[in-house]
Amino acid sequence: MSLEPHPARPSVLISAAMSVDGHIDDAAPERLLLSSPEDFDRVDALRAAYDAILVGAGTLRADDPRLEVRDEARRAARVARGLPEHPLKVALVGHGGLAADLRLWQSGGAKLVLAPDAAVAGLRAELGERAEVVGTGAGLDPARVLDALAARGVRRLMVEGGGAIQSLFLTAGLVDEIQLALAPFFVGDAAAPRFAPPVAGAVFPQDAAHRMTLLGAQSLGDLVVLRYAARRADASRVTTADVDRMRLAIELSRECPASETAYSVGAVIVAADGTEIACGFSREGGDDKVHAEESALGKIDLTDPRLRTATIYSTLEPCSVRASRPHPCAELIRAAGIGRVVLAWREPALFVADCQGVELLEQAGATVVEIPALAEEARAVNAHLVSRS
Ligand SMILES: Nc1nc(O)c(N)c(N[C@@H]2O[C@H](COP(=O)(O)O)[C@@H](O)[C@H]2O)n1
Repeated sequence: MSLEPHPARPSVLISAAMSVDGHIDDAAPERLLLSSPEDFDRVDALRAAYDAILVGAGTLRADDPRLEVRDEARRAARVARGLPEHPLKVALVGHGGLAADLRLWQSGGAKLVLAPDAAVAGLRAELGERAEVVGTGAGLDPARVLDALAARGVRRLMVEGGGAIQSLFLTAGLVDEIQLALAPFFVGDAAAPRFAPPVAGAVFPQDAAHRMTLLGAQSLGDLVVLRYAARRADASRVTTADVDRMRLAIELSRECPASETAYSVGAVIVAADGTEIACGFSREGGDDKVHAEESALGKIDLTDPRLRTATIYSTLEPCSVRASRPHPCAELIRAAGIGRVVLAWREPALFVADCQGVELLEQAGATVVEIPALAEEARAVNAHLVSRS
């Protein structure tokens, strides 16, 4: 079991052009040109500065892009910097059925297709040598996509579309910057695809209460290019939902069989969409050694892709050393891939002199958030022990 941090996820730029009525294409089969020649050149310069360019299957089929750096001097400059001529070309697809004559396959540079695990074998058979195919777990979790790219050395990712892919990364709070070219015309068709369309059950962290920061506005002929710092979901902030879930964990801690030698702790693991994955409490199920976090983690499928973006709520700081088990809870949490830990109460020096659970988790790359306002409630469940410390 390792506490190594995961390689840093790449920074993410969404680059798009839209009409003044918010469409990124029209409903006709041919590609609608929104950008001007000057703007296409700006995008080419951007491509040359990135390690990878990503599009979804819809864009691949509708626009049939090559995803190349077109300008020869820019390609030469990349090579002089020790980079491949073109950034890695990445397609995010839900299933197979990618035409063999797509221009992407005929163009230069390495290609990577990311798809749910269930589609990988079929895509490998379909694509052969045209592209490497890698699984992203049960679905298309954008955090796992970034982890897969980070593992291939990608530090800067440019997402070119389409709308569903824009929304996928934006609502996950994984976008650093948006560059949006505004084309001076209307599409005027409700059937035409729009920029970052709504996604059922997902919210954009860049809402009216959390406005993005304007980084610049550039006139390019009759277009204007807007640059915004997109708001990443702030994992270190305590939300109302965090408080509700910690209260649930405190309720669970009241279920613990009484003990004079161990704390009563409750834990809940929650997916990014708010779904509860598992919960547990100390000494659950007649095991007088099991910890709350350990019990909850023991109920999950460790291949569940939701774990990467899940939060574990524990009423007490996860333990850093154990006498009765080989792995402390801080280690089990990171081994499960959970990156956000919310706790109510730091462990006092009663059973161990200096619990290092928070430090261990942070060293391993997790975001640890405390809710001091609930510490007293979590502690009160253990009042019979704490009065001794
Ligand atoms: N986080 C947490 N949950 C529980 O349910 C607990 N009982 C504890 N206790 C702490 O875990 C460490 C020792 O574990 P062992 O008794 O050796 O298995 C120590 O830090 C206890 O205070 N923690």
